[in-house]
Amino acid sequence: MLANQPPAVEILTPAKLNLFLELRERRADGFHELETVMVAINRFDRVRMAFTETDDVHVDCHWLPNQAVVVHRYRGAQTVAALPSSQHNLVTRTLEQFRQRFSIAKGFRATVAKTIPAGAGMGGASSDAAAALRAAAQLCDIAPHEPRLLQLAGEMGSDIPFFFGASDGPMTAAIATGRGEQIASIPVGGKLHFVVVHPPASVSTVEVYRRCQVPPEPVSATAMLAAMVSGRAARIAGQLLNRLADPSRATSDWIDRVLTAIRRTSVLGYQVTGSGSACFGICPNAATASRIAHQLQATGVGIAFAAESVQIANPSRDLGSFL
Ligand SMILES: C[C@@](CO)(OP(=O)(O)O)[C@H](O)COP(=O)(O)OP(=O)(O)OC[C@H]1O[C@@H](n2ccc(N)nc2=O)[C@H](O)[C@@H]1O
Ligand SMILES: Nc1ncnc2c1ncn2[C@@H]1O[C@H](COP(=O)(O)OP(=O)(O)O)[C@@H](O)[C@H]1O
Repeated sequence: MLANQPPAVEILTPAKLNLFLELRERRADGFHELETVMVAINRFDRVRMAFTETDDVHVDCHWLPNQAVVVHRYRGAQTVAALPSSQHNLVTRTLEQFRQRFSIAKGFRATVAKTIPAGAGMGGASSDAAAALRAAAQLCDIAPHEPRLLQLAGEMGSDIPFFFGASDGPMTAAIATGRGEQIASIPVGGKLHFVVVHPPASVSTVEVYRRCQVPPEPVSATAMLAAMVSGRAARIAGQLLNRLADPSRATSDWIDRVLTAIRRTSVLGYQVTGSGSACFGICPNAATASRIAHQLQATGVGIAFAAESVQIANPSRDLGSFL
């Protein structure tokens, strides 16, 4: 970095899979009380940010070339999956709120280089917003576990606190309650291996929640938590649940095609992640996940890749990046 260049912060921020998601009740504010177990996986967006002398926030959000090529080829020659412009980007809205909340006079310029599929239930927008908050805190010398930061994270999106990280150390997985903004880290008993398939269709989270039904007797996350602590993939496979899977499948017939293809493989278990459209299978090891990813890529139901659990470095210890 040149001597007179303003400081810049670069953070790699992961995607997530929901291994368990149960709805407990519909709230008066229109949100749903839920219990969900989320795990971070090694599919990253890269957020790079610096101050500007202007009085505004500008965000450039684009696909990393390899991901853009894959999306382009998959959707034919016409389009590449659209990403929101700066004014409609969750990163912009989050940074604008940050400047107001902490009375920051300077502006921010951020570039978001993406590989996390959008509208896939993998938390891409939430992850980018969490990384931008962490970068802004570092640029402004604000302690990362400052309570107002986590408060702002939860206000900007139910999944953002998960990606913002736990204040008591690195985290791989968490149980999230409330809207999803109350998180508690889970001590996972080992690395987890997955195959993820993202069809050429994105799903609206709002639409899926609009269609969802709270069950009369919600399932408890207790057995999934015990399975996660054991770290045994076969045990976790037996506890996979997503109460949003049915409403998600109703919004796009691509999801049933993906689930049918995954069902025909030797994964230990499989499910839709979040509100969809991506689905995942849990595998016993990395080699099996890689083999099944190639098998699924050949079926033409979507972009298939192997993934494994990763740590979200906690903001108080590592504000820098995964680099
Ligand atoms: C479904 C999940 C599962 O992890 O993730 P994605 O599939 O989006 O990745 C999350 O609940 C999505 O979290 P997030 O995308 O941050 O949701 P928000 O922006 O807070 O809310 C978007 C909309 O989803 C609905 N919503 C969200 C969370 C919740 N507990 N109940 C809801 O009903 C509401 O209609 C809300 O207006
Ligand atoms: N930084 C961002 N990256 C991707 N999508 C974004 C971003 N900011 C806003 N969006 C909008 O949020 C929607 C949901 O994005 P994302 O969170 O990645 O999907 P999901 O909620 O299914 O996990 C996208 O379809 C897009 O319209």
